[in-house]
Amino acid sequence: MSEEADRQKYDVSRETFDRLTQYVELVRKWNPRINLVSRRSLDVIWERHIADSVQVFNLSEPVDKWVDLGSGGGFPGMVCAILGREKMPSASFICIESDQRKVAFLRTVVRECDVQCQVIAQRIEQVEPQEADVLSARALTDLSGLLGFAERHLKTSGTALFPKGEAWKKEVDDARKQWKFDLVPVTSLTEPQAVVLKLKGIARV
Ligand SMILES: C[S@@+](CC[C@H](N)C(=O)[O-])C[C@H]1O[C@@H](n2cnc3c(N)ncnc32)[C@H](O)[C@@H]1O
Repeated sequence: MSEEADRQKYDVSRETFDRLTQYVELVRKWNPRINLVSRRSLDVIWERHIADSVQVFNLSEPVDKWVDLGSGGGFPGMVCAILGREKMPSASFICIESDQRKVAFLRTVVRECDVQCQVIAQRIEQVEPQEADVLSARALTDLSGLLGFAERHLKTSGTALFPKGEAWKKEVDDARKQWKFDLVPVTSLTEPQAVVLKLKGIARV
C-alpha cells in the first residue's frame, strides 16, 4: 500500500502521519534493547499496534483528560496523544508506566516527535487519583484488576476503553461478581475474536 493510502486509511493529516512514522522508527530502534513489542509483531507494527491503538482513540468523543495505564512502548496511550494533537487539541494525555527503561523511551518519543503527553514514572497504585475522562489500558491485567484501577483514576462519569482478547467474556463474567458497569463490546478491527470493551458507570456491587 502506498504511504498516501496508509495515511488516508488512518484518516490523519500529513503532519500526524509523519509523527506516527517517526514514532514507529523509534520503536524499531529501541526494541532490541528493551523489548517494547514482540519481535514477531515488529514486522507488522502498523497493522498490529498502530491500528489497534487508533481504533481505541476513535471510540472516544473529544475529552479533556485521557490517561493510559501500563503504557509500555506507548500502545495505545502514545498513539492517542499523537492523534490527539490533531483531533482533540484541548485534551491532555498522560501515560503511566513504572518501568524506568520504558519511561525513558516514552520521554524520548515525546521530545523527538514533539508530542504533548505527560509520562508519569510511578506505579499506578501510587499515582494520585487522576479524575480521567477516558482511561485506556492494553495487555495490563484482567478486567477485575483494571476496574480497581478505574475506581482510583477514572471520573464517575468517565469511560474506560480496554482492548481484550478472545477470552473477554469470561473476564466480564468474573468482573461482574464484584463490579457493576454498562458495557459495549466493540469488535476489534484488527482481530475478529478480540474486542475493545467500552465501559461506563463503573461501581462496586
Ligand atoms: C504487557 S505490557 C503492555 C504495554 C502496552 N500497554 C502494550 O499493550 O503494548 C504491561 C506494561 O505495564 C507496566 N505495568 C505493569 N504493572 C504496572 C503498575 N502497577 N504500574 C505501572 N505500570 C505497570 C509494565 O511495566 C509494562 O510496561
